[in-house]
Amino acid sequence: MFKIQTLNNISRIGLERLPAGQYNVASDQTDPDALLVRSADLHKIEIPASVRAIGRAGAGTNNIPVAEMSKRGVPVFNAPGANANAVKELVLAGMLLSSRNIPDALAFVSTLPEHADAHHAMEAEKKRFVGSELSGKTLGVVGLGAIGVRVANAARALGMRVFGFDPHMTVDGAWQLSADVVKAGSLNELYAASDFISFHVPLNDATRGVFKAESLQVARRGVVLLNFARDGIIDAGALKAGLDDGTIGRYVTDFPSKEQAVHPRVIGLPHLGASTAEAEENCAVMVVDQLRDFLENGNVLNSVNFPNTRMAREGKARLCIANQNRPGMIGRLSQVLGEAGLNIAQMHNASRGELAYTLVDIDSPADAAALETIAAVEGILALRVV
Ligand SMILES: NC(=O)c1ccc[n+]([C@@H]2O[C@H](COP(=O)([O-])OP(=O)(O)OC[C@H]3O[C@@H](n4cnc5c(N)ncnc54)[C@H](O)[C@@H]3O)[C@@H](O)[C@H]2O)c1
Ligand SMILES: O=C(O)CC[C@@H](O)C(=O)O
Repeated sequence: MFKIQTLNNISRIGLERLPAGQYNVASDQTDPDALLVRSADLHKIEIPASVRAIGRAGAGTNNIPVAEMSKRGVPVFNAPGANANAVKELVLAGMLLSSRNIPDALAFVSTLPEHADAHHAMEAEKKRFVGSELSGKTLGVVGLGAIGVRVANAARALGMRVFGFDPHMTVDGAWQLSADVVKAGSLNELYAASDFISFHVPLNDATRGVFKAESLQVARRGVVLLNFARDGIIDAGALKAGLDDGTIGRYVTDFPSKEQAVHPRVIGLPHLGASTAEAEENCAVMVVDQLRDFLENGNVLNSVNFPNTRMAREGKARLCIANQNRPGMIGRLSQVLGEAGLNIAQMHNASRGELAYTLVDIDSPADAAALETIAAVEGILALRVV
């Protein structure tokens, strides 16, 4: 029986893919085999030594200590693209909320009961909320992954001119991107050209403060910034300065700080990008399926720290070995298996950065002593038999 601990609400449709006879799923568990999370901050808790895998029902993994998990030989899975459409739709809503002054107009409408002649008040005051159209405006998209590509293509369909910047874009992403999207040579080129700038990058050391004080010098006056990626992508000091002096016309964000939440130029939402029934289900189904295949077969798909590794089952048992990626590991493993009298039916090894992962199907079950000897090989981070 595998024990899965859920640290957030995970879509029931996803959880139903874990058979009750084989999986015990609960928010409270002792010695769980795996954790299932959405935005729970795992940097703030001690992750039990029993944990063999972590599943993130979403895209961003900055709430998970991925580097520490790699050292423990624990894969972290996510659900790439599974909530991208939901975020794209909210970004489009964000552009419209800002361009048509919708929050201010809604606030005014809520005061109508105070007016003797509501119809007259409406017609008299509507000039305060005159907006502008998206068609013909320029959008800059920073990060052309699952969300950025969709946002760029949707903006093109609305008649916008689109600049994109992503030095690490994948070939698949490039295939999906509208050919009309202009490749910006630098962030500053994109900032200088854009009426709207939408950020779709993961939060890491390279992207923290990707819009900063110097960016204000090149940005168009009145630019609308949309941040549905993470708090921290836009430097807080630069943002405040830009909002206060009007360089930034609006800041539409899924991550408002307390100060930003009450700023008249900020449109804040409570991290709603992926909060649709469809996205929650897509993410849960994808990550649960990946977690199950790892726990039951050792296969790896869509991990952010392990290489994709898949092998059809053969033999009597499978060893799943995470090890440091250094010369001689496979040779040493084969030697130890041979000395333990274990014949290899088939084997697959893949590496990613400093970590390597090996699946070994063996023709006879391994006893406890043999497993102990294998686990003791220098450089082995984790060993499981499935
Ligand atoms: N608001 C929400 O609810 C919500 C939902 C999903 C994702 N997100 C956030 O959005 C981020 C992006 O999601 P995604 O699904 O598009 O991820 P993704 O991995 O498909 O795309 C990220 C893109 O950013 C690019 N990138 C990385 N560093 C860059 C840099 N320095 N400059 C320019 N581009 C860079 C990558 O090459 C990649 O193409 C996630 O990491 C997450 O933080 C938020
Ligand atoms: O789970 C959520 O609601 C948010 C997920 C989102 O931030 C992500 O990175 O996928």
